[in-house]
Amino acid sequence: MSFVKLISDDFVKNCLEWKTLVPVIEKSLVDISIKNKSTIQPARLFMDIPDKQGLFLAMPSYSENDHALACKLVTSFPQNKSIGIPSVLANILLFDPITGKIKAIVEANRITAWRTAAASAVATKCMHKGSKDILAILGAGTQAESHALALKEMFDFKEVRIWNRTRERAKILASKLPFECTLFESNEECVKDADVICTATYAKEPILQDTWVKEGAHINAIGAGQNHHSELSEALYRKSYLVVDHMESAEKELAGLTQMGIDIKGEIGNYLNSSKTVPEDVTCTIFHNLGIAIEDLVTANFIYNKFTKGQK
Ligand SMILES: NC(=O)C1=CN([C@@H]2O[C@H](COP(=O)(O)OP(=O)(O)OC[C@H]3O[C@@H](n4cnc5c(N)ncnc54)[C@H](OP(=O)(O)O)[C@@H]3O)[C@@H](O)[C@H]2O)C=CC1
Ligand SMILES: O=C(O)C1=NCCCC1
Repeated sequence: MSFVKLISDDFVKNCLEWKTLVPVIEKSLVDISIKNKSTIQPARLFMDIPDKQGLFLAMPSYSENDHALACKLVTSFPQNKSIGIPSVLANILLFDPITGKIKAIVEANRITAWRTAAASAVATKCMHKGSKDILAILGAGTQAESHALALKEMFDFKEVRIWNRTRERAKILASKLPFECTLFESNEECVKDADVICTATYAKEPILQDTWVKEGAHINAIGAGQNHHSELSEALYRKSYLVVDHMESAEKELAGLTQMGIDIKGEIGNYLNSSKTVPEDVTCTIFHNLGIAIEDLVTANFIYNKFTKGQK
């Protein structure tokens, strides 16, 4: 008799390191941009739970190259933080791609935090050719932490700045990070002269205005409340060169932007494999990091292989 393997976040913790994860995520972003049947990822199911401001997402994907079939089920309940539970809770179900039989459930809170930050790191490397001295993070939750860690590790910023709505939480994040950070009272001051900015909040109104951002800066927009494009001002979108992780998902989840006439230039995978290039004269670049299923599949598959190897 065979049982479904349960792989805990603690096991995941011991497997993940940026230098191995980042290339795995980079490859998955390229694979998904090549539209053929060997990698399949439909736009995800995105269900609002209105009275709780919650979300329930189902994210299936298939990769022939990785010999993997997966579905992440993830919820996002911003009020959880007040009762000491993470806002974003995720599990990835892995299936045998030949028979469809379930083989593992991988706890994926950490995977979600890390694969998202790895994608932002990959996009930053690809889209931003300028200096990388100052990193500004808006937000101080789980995603803010993983983004600070990944981007500092990848680019060795001289200064890492944090602004958060609740300063106390920014202090807590700064005390957890293994490098010095500068805390800011004002989001405007925090992003001034920053080379790279990450927005990782549930803000429903813009927390980043076009006039605050220096020319040539790169922005990773991560926040995904019930409206995905609420962290950045409309004017900032209008003056920037906007790239996403997955066009089909963006057509649904960023419909508000396209309805305003804001053009999405392409998928990051197109730029990673040089089938497209970011023009040199752009004012700012934005990577809209929606978060995609194929990133979860490759990460969970990587963890699963380590887990089963350890059992032999
Ligand atoms: N793109 C992707 O793949 C993923 C995106 N996400 C999204 O990233 C965002 C952060 O998630 P996560 O870090 O896990 O969540 P956390 O709950 O850990 O952190 C939430 C952060 O958002 C801030 N915040 C909440 N409401 C507001 C507001 N109205 N204005 C300004 N700041 C606010 C909080 O500040 P305070 O401390 O003051 O409460 C805190 O800094 C969410 O939108 C989530 O949906 C998450 C996972 C994957
Ligand atoms: O990709 C994910 O995982 C998520 N995306 C947006 C909302 C929370 C989880």
